[in-house]
Amino acid sequence: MNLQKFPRHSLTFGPTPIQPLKRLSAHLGGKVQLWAKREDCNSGLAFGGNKTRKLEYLIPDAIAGGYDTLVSIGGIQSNQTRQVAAVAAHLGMKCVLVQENWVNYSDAVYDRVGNIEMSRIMGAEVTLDAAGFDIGIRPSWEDAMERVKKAGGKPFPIPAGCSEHPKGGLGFVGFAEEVREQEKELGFKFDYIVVCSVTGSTQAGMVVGFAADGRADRVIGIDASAKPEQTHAQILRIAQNTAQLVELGRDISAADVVLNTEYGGPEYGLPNDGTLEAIRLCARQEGMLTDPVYEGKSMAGMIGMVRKGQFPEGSKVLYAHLGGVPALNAYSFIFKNG
Ligand SMILES: Cc1ncc(COP(=O)(O)O)c(CNC2(C(=O)O)CC2)c1O
Repeated sequence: MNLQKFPRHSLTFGPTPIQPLKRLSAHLGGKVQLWAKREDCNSGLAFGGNKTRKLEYLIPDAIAGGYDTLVSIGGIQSNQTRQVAAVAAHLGMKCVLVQENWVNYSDAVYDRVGNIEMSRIMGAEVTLDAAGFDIGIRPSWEDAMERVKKAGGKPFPIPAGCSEHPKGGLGFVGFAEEVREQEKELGFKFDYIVVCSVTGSTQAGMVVGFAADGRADRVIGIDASAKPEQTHAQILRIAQNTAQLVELGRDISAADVVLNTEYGGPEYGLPNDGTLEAIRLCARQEGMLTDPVYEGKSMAGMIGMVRKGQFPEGSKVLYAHLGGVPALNAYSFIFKNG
Protein backbone atom coordinates (compact mmCIF):
# COMPACT_ATOMS: atom_id res chain seq x y z
CA MET A 1 0.00 0.00 0.00
CA ASN A 2 1.42 3.38 -0.94
CA LEU A 3 -0.15 6.45 0.66
CA GLN A 4 3.12 8.35 0.77
CA LYS A 5 3.03 9.12 -2.97
CA PHE A 6 0.17 11.56 -2.37
CA PRO A 7 1.05 15.10 -1.22
CA ARG A 8 -0.39 16.05 2.15
CA HIS A 9 -0.79 19.62 3.40
CA SER A 10 -0.52 19.59 7.21
CA LEU A 11 -3.65 20.96 8.89
CA THR A 12 -3.57 18.84 12.06
CA PHE A 13 -1.39 18.62 15.15
CA GLY A 14 -0.08 15.17 14.14
CA PRO A 15 -1.06 11.70 15.43
CA THR A 16 -4.23 11.97 17.48
CA PRO A 17 -4.17 10.56 21.01
CA ILE A 18 -5.63 7.17 21.91
CA GLN A 19 -7.05 7.05 25.43
CA PRO A 20 -8.70 4.32 27.48
CA LEU A 21 -12.36 4.78 28.43
CA LYS A 22 -11.94 3.06 31.79
CA ARG A 23 -15.06 4.29 33.59
CA LEU A 24 -17.35 3.71 30.63
CA SER A 25 -15.89 0.23 30.12
CA ALA A 26 -16.43 -0.61 33.80
CA HIS A 27 -19.94 0.84 33.78
CA LEU A 28 -20.79 -1.51 30.90
CA GLY A 29 -19.56 -4.59 32.78
CA GLY A 30 -15.82 -4.54 32.27
CA LYS A 31 -15.77 -7.46 29.80
CA VAL A 32 -14.82 -5.27 26.82
CA GLN A 33 -12.02 -2.69 26.88
CA LEU A 34 -13.15 0.54 25.22
CA TRP A 35 -10.65 3.12 23.93
CA ALA A 36 -11.07 6.37 21.96
CA LYS A 37 -8.94 7.95 19.24
CA ARG A 38 -9.54 11.69 19.47
CA GLU A 39 -10.00 13.09 15.97
CA ASP A 40 -12.16 15.73 17.69
CA CYS A 41 -8.92 17.17 19.09
CA ASN A 42 -6.84 16.86 15.91
CA SER A 43 -6.39 20.50 14.93
CA GLY A 44 -6.35 24.09 16.10
CA LEU A 45 -8.48 25.06 13.08
CA ALA A 46 -11.92 25.76 14.61
CA PHE A 47 -12.00 22.53 16.66
CA GLY A 48 -11.01 20.34 13.69
CA GLY A 49 -12.53 16.88 13.20
CA ASN A 50 -12.53 14.10 10.61
CA LYS A 51 -12.87 16.47 7.65
CA THR A 52 -9.68 18.31 8.58
CA ARG A 53 -7.77 15.04 8.25
CA LYS A 54 -9.43 14.45 4.87
CA LEU A 55 -8.72 17.99 3.65
CA GLU A 56 -4.98 17.45 4.13
CA TYR A 57 -5.09 15.36 0.92
CA LEU A 58 -7.42 17.67 -1.04
CA ILE A 59 -5.72 21.00 -0.31
CA PRO A 60 -2.50 20.33 -2.26
CA ASP A 61 -4.58 20.21 -5.48
CA ALA A 62 -6.33 23.46 -4.52
CA ILE A 63 -3.02 25.23 -3.98
CA ALA A 64 -1.24 23.71 -7.01
CA GLY A 65 -4.20 24.54 -9.23
CA GLY A 66 -4.32 28.21 -8.24
CA TYR A 67 -7.89 27.98 -6.93
CA ASP A 68 -9.02 30.97 -4.87
CA THR A 69 -12.32 29.82 -3.38
CA LEU A 70 -13.21 26.64 -1.49
CA VAL A 71 -16.82 25.64 -2.19
CA SER A 72 -18.56 23.05 -0.03
CA ILE A 73 -21.95 21.89 1.21
CA GLY A 74 -23.74 20.34 4.18
CA GLY A 75 -26.72 20.71 6.45
CA ILE A 76 -27.27 23.86 8.51
CA GLN A 77 -25.15 22.46 11.37
CA SER A 78 -22.59 20.81 9.10
CA ASN A 79 -19.17 20.13 10.65
CA GLN A 80 -17.82 19.72 7.11
CA THR A 81 -18.57 23.28 6.08
CA ARG A 82 -17.19 24.71 9.33
CA GLN A 83 -13.92 22.86 8.79
CA VAL A 84 -13.70 24.01 5.16
CA ALA A 85 -14.29 27.60 6.31
CA ALA A 86 -11.47 27.27 8.84
CA VAL A 87 -9.05 25.83 6.29
CA ALA A 88 -9.93 28.56 3.78
CA ALA A 89 -9.30 31.26 6.39
CA HIS A 90 -6.06 29.57 7.43
CA LEU A 91 -4.83 29.49 3.80
CA GLY A 92 -6.07 32.95 2.81
CA MET A 93 -8.67 31.57 0.41
CA LYS A 94 -12.31 32.64 0.02
CA CYS A 95 -15.04 30.24 1.07
CA VAL A 96 -18.57 29.69 -0.25
CA LEU A 97 -20.82 27.30 1.68
CA VAL A 98 -24.23 25.91 0.84
CA GLN A 99 -26.19 24.83 3.93
CA GLU A 100 -29.24 22.79 3.01
CA ASN A 101 -32.23 21.97 5.15
CA TRP A 102 -31.14 18.43 6.01
CA VAL A 103 -32.69 18.20 9.48
CA ASN A 104 -36.38 18.41 10.41
CA TYR A 105 -35.73 20.11 13.74
CA SER A 106 -36.70 23.64 14.70
CA ASP A 107 -34.75 24.74 17.76
CA ALA A 108 -35.15 28.53 17.65
CA VAL A 109 -31.42 29.11 17.30
CA TYR A 110 -30.62 26.19 14.97
CA ASP A 111 -29.37 28.39 12.11
CA ARG A 112 -27.48 30.90 14.28
CA VAL A 113 -25.23 28.98 16.68
CA GLY A 114 -22.57 26.29 16.64
CA ASN A 115 -21.01 25.35 13.31
CA ILE A 116 -22.83 27.87 11.13
CA GLU A 117 -22.04 30.69 13.56
CA MET A 118 -18.35 29.81 13.42
CA SER A 119 -18.36 29.61 9.61
CA ARG A 120 -19.82 33.12 9.42
CA ILE A 121 -17.31 34.48 11.94
CA MET A 122 -14.48 32.98 9.83
CA GLY A 123 -15.71 34.97 6.85
CA ALA A 124 -17.36 32.28 4.75
CA GLU A 125 -20.20 33.28 2.43
CA VAL A 126 -23.02 31.11 3.83
CA THR A 127 -26.05 30.45 1.63
CA LEU A 128 -29.09 28.65 3.06
CA ASP A 129 -30.97 26.35 0.69
CA ALA A 130 -34.34 24.69 1.25
CA ALA A 131 -33.32 21.34 -0.29
CA GLY A 132 -33.55 18.34 2.04
CA PHE A 133 -30.99 15.72 3.11
CA ASP A 134 -29.02 13.85 0.45
CA ILE A 135 -25.37 12.72 0.58
CA GLY A 136 -24.89 12.89 -3.19
CA ILE A 137 -23.80 15.66 -5.58
CA ARG A 138 -26.24 18.54 -5.17
CA PRO A 139 -27.47 21.12 -7.74
CA SER A 140 -27.22 23.86 -5.09
CA TRP A 141 -23.50 23.13 -4.74
CA GLU A 142 -22.94 23.11 -8.49
CA ASP A 143 -24.83 26.42 -8.75
CA ALA A 144 -22.58 27.92 -6.08
CA MET A 145 -19.50 27.02 -8.11
CA GLU A 146 -21.03 28.60 -11.20
CA ARG A 147 -21.68 31.79 -9.21
CA VAL A 148 -18.03 31.93 -8.17
CA LYS A 149 -16.90 31.47 -11.78
CA LYS A 150 -19.28 34.18 -13.05
CA ALA A 151 -17.82 36.52 -10.44
CA GLY A 152 -14.35 35.85 -11.84
CA GLY A 153 -13.21 33.42 -9.17
CA LYS A 154 -11.70 29.94 -9.47
CA PRO A 155 -13.79 27.59 -7.28
CA PHE A 156 -12.27 24.42 -5.78
CA PRO A 157 -15.05 21.82 -5.45
CA ILE A 158 -15.32 20.04 -2.09
CA PRO A 159 -18.41 17.77 -2.04
CA ALA A 160 -20.34 16.83 1.09
CA GLY A 161 -18.02 15.27 3.65
CA CYS A 162 -15.22 15.41 1.04
CA SER A 163 -16.54 11.96 0.19
CA GLU A 164 -17.23 12.11 -3.55
CA HIS A 165 -13.83 13.71 -4.12
CA PRO A 166 -11.49 11.08 -5.63
CA LYS A 167 -9.01 11.60 -2.76
CA GLY A 168 -11.67 11.77 -0.03
CA GLY A 169 -10.72 8.40 1.43
CA LEU A 170 -6.96 8.96 1.72
CA GLY A 171 -7.02 10.73 5.08
CA PHE A 172 -8.46 7.72 6.82
CA VAL A 173 -6.11 5.30 5.15
CA GLY A 174 -3.58 7.38 7.05
CA PHE A 175 -5.66 7.00 10.21
CA ALA A 176 -5.24 3.22 9.98
CA GLU A 177 -1.49 3.50 9.43
CA GLU A 178 -1.30 5.84 12.43
CA VAL A 179 -3.21 3.35 14.60
CA ARG A 180 -0.80 0.56 13.62
CA GLU A 181 2.13 2.69 14.77
CA GLN A 182 0.37 3.49 18.04
CA GLU A 183 -0.49 -0.18 18.58
CA LYS A 184 3.24 -0.93 18.53
CA GLU A 185 3.63 1.46 21.46
CA LEU A 186 0.53 0.12 23.22
CA GLY A 187 1.72 -3.47 22.82
CA PHE A 188 -1.54 -4.84 21.47
CA LYS A 189 -3.86 -4.62 18.43
CA PHE A 190 -7.46 -3.44 18.51
CA ASP A 191 -10.02 -6.10 17.68
CA TYR A 192 -12.61 -3.62 16.39
CA ILE A 193 -12.81 0.01 15.32
CA VAL A 194 -16.19 1.79 15.68
CA VAL A 195 -16.92 4.75 13.42
CA CYS A 196 -19.91 6.91 12.50
CA SER A 197 -20.85 6.88 8.80
CA VAL A 198 -22.94 9.25 6.69
CA THR A 199 -21.25 10.31 3.40
CA GLY A 200 -18.86 7.39 3.75
CA SER A 201 -15.24 8.38 3.08
CA THR A 202 -14.18 8.09 6.71
CA GLN A 203 -15.16 4.44 6.97
CA ALA A 204 -14.07 3.81 3.38
CA GLY A 205 -10.55 4.99 4.13
CA MET A 206 -10.44 2.93 7.32
CA VAL A 207 -11.65 -0.19 5.48
CA VAL A 208 -8.81 0.14 2.97
CA GLY A 209 -6.24 1.05 5.60
CA PHE A 210 -7.12 -1.84 7.88
CA ALA A 211 -7.49 -4.25 4.95
CA ALA A 212 -3.69 -4.09 4.79
CA ASP A 213 -3.53 -6.22 7.95
CA GLY A 214 -6.70 -8.22 7.53
CA ARG A 215 -9.00 -6.04 9.59
CA ALA A 216 -11.27 -4.49 6.91
CA ASP A 217 -14.39 -6.09 8.37
CA ARG A 218 -13.36 -5.17 11.90
CA VAL A 219 -14.23 -1.57 11.06
CA ILE A 220 -17.78 -1.33 12.38
CA GLY A 221 -19.64 1.55 10.80
CA ILE A 222 -22.62 2.93 12.69
CA ASP A 223 -24.99 4.49 10.20
CA ALA A 224 -26.19 8.00 11.12
CA SER A 225 -27.75 8.85 7.74
CA ALA A 226 -30.89 6.75 8.35
CA LYS A 227 -30.54 6.01 4.62
CA PRO A 228 -28.12 3.08 5.07
CA GLU A 229 -28.44 1.61 1.60
CA GLN A 230 -27.17 4.83 0.05
CA THR A 231 -24.45 5.20 2.67
CA HIS A 232 -23.29 1.56 2.32
CA ALA A 233 -23.13 1.86 -1.46
CA GLN A 234 -21.16 5.11 -1.19
CA ILE A 235 -18.70 3.63 1.35
CA LEU A 236 -18.13 0.62 -0.91
CA ARG A 237 -17.59 2.73 -4.03
CA ILE A 238 -15.17 5.10 -2.27
CA ALA A 239 -13.28 2.19 -0.69
CA GLN A 240 -12.92 0.42 -4.04
CA ASN A 241 -11.58 3.62 -5.64
CA THR A 242 -9.27 4.33 -2.71
CA ALA A 243 -7.90 0.76 -2.74
CA GLN A 244 -6.82 1.28 -6.34
CA LEU A 245 -5.32 4.70 -5.64
CA VAL A 246 -3.07 3.39 -2.85
CA GLU A 247 -2.34 0.09 -4.64
CA LEU A 248 -3.78 -2.01 -1.82
CA GLY A 249 -3.25 -5.15 -3.87
CA ARG A 250 -6.74 -6.56 -3.46
CA ASP A 251 -10.28 -5.55 -4.31
CA ILE A 252 -12.73 -4.36 -1.67
CA SER A 253 -16.01 -6.29 -1.59
CA ALA A 254 -19.38 -5.46 -0.07
CA ALA A 255 -18.60 -7.90 2.76
CA ASP A 256 -15.67 -5.69 3.77
CA VAL A 257 -18.09 -2.84 4.53
CA VAL A 258 -19.79 -3.57 7.86
CA LEU A 259 -22.54 -1.02 8.53
CA ASN A 260 -24.77 -1.33 11.60
CA THR A 261 -28.12 0.26 10.76
CA GLU A 262 -29.80 -0.08 14.18
CA TYR A 263 -28.83 3.28 15.64
CA GLY A 264 -29.33 5.88 12.91
CA GLY A 265 -33.01 6.64 13.43
CA PRO A 266 -35.43 8.28 13.40
CA GLU A 267 -33.89 10.54 10.70
CA TYR A 268 -30.55 12.08 9.86
CA GLY A 269 -29.87 14.77 12.46
CA LEU A 270 -32.62 13.68 14.86
CA PRO A 271 -31.51 11.82 18.01
CA ASN A 272 -33.47 8.91 19.41
CA ASP A 273 -33.61 8.05 23.14
CA GLY A 274 -30.62 5.72 22.81
CA THR A 275 -28.55 8.51 21.28
CA LEU A 276 -29.44 10.89 24.12
CA GLU A 277 -28.68 8.23 26.75
CA ALA A 278 -25.31 7.58 25.10
CA ILE A 279 -24.41 11.27 24.99
CA ARG A 280 -25.20 11.68 28.69
CA LEU A 281 -23.56 8.38 29.75
CA CYS A 282 -20.30 9.09 27.92
CA ALA A 283 -20.26 12.68 29.16
CA ARG A 284 -20.82 11.62 32.79
CA GLN A 285 -18.50 8.61 32.77
CA GLU A 286 -15.62 10.12 30.76
CA GLY A 287 -16.13 13.86 30.40
CA MET A 288 -16.12 13.17 26.65
CA LEU A 289 -18.83 15.05 24.74
CA THR A 290 -20.61 13.70 21.68
CA ASP A 291 -23.34 15.21 19.51
CA PRO A 292 -26.93 14.30 18.57
CA VAL A 293 -26.27 14.08 14.81
CA TYR A 294 -23.20 11.87 14.52
CA GLU A 295 -21.04 10.73 17.43
CA GLY A 296 -23.97 10.33 19.82
CA LYS A 297 -25.27 7.69 17.40
CA SER A 298 -21.95 5.88 17.01
CA MET A 299 -21.48 5.99 20.79
CA ALA A 300 -24.98 4.53 21.18
CA GLY A 301 -24.01 1.86 18.68
CA MET A 302 -20.86 0.91 20.54
CA ILE A 303 -22.68 0.86 23.89
CA GLY A 304 -25.53 -1.17 22.39
CA MET A 305 -23.16 -3.72 20.87
CA VAL A 306 -21.35 -4.12 24.23
CA ARG A 307 -24.65 -4.59 26.04
CA LYS A 308 -25.76 -7.21 23.48
CA GLY A 309 -22.49 -9.12 23.80
CA GLN A 310 -21.65 -8.51 20.14
CA PHE A 311 -18.00 -7.95 21.02
CA PRO A 312 -16.42 -11.18 22.36
CA GLU A 313 -15.29 -11.00 26.01
CA GLY A 314 -11.82 -9.49 26.25
CA SER A 315 -12.14 -7.50 23.02
CA LYS A 316 -10.30 -4.22 22.69
CA VAL A 317 -12.53 -1.73 20.84
CA LEU A 318 -11.30 1.58 19.44
CA TYR A 319 -13.94 4.30 19.17
CA ALA A 320 -13.13 6.91 16.53
CA HIS A 321 -14.34 10.25 17.89
CA LEU A 322 -14.66 12.31 14.71
CA GLY A 323 -15.79 15.63 16.25
CA GLY A 324 -19.21 17.24 15.94
CA VAL A 325 -19.54 18.77 19.41
CA PRO A 326 -20.20 22.36 18.19
CA ALA A 327 -23.63 21.23 16.99
CA LEU A 328 -24.67 20.65 20.62
CA ASN A 329 -25.39 24.38 20.78
CA ALA A 330 -28.13 23.95 18.19
CA TYR A 331 -29.86 21.25 20.28
CA SER A 332 -29.90 23.25 23.51
CA PHE A 333 -33.65 22.75 23.96
CA ILE A 334 -33.16 18.98 24.31
CA PHE A 335 -30.55 19.44 27.03
CA LYS A 336 -32.11 22.32 28.94
CA ASN A 337 -32.36 20.02 31.97
CA GLY A 338 -29.01 18.29 31.42
C1 LIG B 1 -18.72 14.60 13.57
C2 LIG B 1 -18.95 13.70 12.39
N1 LIG B 1 -18.85 12.35 12.57
C3 LIG B 1 -19.04 11.50 11.55
C4 LIG B 1 -19.35 11.96 10.27
C5 LIG B 1 -19.55 10.94 9.17
O1 LIG B 1 -18.40 10.95 8.31
P1 LIG B 1 -18.56 10.55 6.77
O2 LIG B 1 -19.43 11.61 6.18
O3 LIG B 1 -17.17 10.52 6.25
O4 LIG B 1 -19.25 9.20 6.74
C6 LIG B 1 -19.45 13.34 10.04
C7 LIG B 1 -19.79 13.83 8.64
N2 LIG B 1 -20.40 15.11 8.60
C8 LIG B 1 -20.92 15.67 7.39
C9 LIG B 1 -21.08 17.17 7.61
O5 LIG B 1 -21.63 17.85 6.73
O6 LIG B 1 -20.62 17.65 8.70
C10 LIG B 1 -20.48 15.21 6.10
C11 LIG B 1 -21.87 14.95 6.59
C12 LIG B 1 -19.24 14.23 11.11
O7 LIG B 1 -19.30 15.57 10.93
